[in-house]
Amino acid sequence: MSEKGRVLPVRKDGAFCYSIVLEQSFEELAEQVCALQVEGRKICIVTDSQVGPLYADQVKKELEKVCRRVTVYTIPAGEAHKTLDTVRGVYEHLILEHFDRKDLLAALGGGVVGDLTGFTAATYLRGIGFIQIPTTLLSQVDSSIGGKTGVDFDSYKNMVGAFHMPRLVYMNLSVLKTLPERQFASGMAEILKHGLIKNEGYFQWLLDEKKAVCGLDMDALLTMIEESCKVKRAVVEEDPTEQGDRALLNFGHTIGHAVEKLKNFEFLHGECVAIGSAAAAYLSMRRGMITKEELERICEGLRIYGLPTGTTGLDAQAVLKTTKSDKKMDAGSIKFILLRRTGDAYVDRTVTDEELLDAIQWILGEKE
Ligand SMILES: NC(=O)c1ccc[n+]([C@@H]2O[C@H](COP(=O)([O-])OP(=O)(O)OC[C@H]3O[C@@H](n4cnc5c(N)ncnc54)[C@H](O)[C@@H]3O)[C@@H](O)[C@H]2O)c1
Ligand SMILES: O=C(O)C(=O)C[C@@H](O)[C@H](O)[C@H](O)COP(=O)(O)O
Ligand SMILES: [Zn+2]
Repeated sequence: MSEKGRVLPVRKDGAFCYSIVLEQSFEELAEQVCALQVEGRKICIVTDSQVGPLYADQVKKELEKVCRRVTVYTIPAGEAHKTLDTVRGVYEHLILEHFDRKDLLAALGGGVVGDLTGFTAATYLRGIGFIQIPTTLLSQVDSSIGGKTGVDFDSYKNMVGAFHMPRLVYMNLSVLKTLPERQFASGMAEILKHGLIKNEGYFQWLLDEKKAVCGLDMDALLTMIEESCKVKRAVVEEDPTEQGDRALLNFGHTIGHAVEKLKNFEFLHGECVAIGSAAAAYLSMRRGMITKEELERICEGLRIYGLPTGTTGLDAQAVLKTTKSDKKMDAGSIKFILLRRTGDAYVDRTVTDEELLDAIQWILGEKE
């Protein structure tokens, strides 16, 4: 491990499952992969059309130090390609290259590549191993950890998927230097979510350190990414397959996923999570759990990081209908994540259609 790196072990059912490695280059990747005992195995790097040209060669060179053969399969970038059709292309490549059960996949990219590659690994030959090499802020703090894999189906978010744990999560923080600003902000939505659901002090730190974070100060980034990985790790260790409190990570997502679908993926995932977070905070205020001032502080926190807290051009009834078609229905009632207070979220099953509509109209600017 290099001087500046960090390793966070993740446990499942009490036993070591995989490591989350935070580094500032790809130089330690070969050593980390070697520890997985993959000598003699093939590995396919799945990447996208924007990340591949930037980082696939470096990663391939590292993996060639430890694997028998390294192939690269490139998918088109963007949420619109997180589909079964794209998975089919990866299967075809693996069959052509004679990948067997002990060979591996490596997801090099953001959450789209990570979710899709993880799902391919979960289903090819009934399941092979995969590693996550996340390159967006969002994928480093959220999607690469916890084994939720899947694809969208008819624009319904993550409708087809599986829980399949990675064997390693290796992130090189310096790749954030090439990440477009809007994508960086999208990742901040999930990071702010971590503060809102679990740690008020962390949320305040994010408000205070905005300049250092957005200036890509490496110490600030390392502190923030490590803290967020720890929040996510704690939740997924406790409840790996979302039988209970893992649903807290869905704060902002219930309405957020509906906006994402209805806007035809024109908005980024984090932008929709920000809008959904504002709606969930508004509902928490409406129920008297947080004050109006606290609601404003939360929305301001989202806005200073360049995130939206509302939108226009959608029909409130359509948002309500789509919200109820996300995966969060449970025996006819909706699982909705509310704030008891900032830094303390809970799963509520009593939110009514009237309350949902009220919050939706609020984010659509149809009421004060
Ligand atoms: N599995 C989970 O637990 C989980 C958690 C959160 C989000 N998600 C999913 O993740 C997806 C969103 O992921 P995302 O925000 O990473 O989007 P993304 O994967 O679409 O990546 C965003 C864009 O940035 C580009 N990019 C990536 N890294 C780059 C870099 N270092 N430099 C320059 N360009 C780079 C990509 O090519 C892409 O165009 C959504 O599908 C969401 O549903 C999953
Ligand atoms: O890891 C989780 O659990 C999450 O909910 C993290 C979310 O940020 C992520 O967007 C996840 O993919 C949403 O899950 P879904 O089951 O609602 O599709
Ligand atoms: Zn998310």
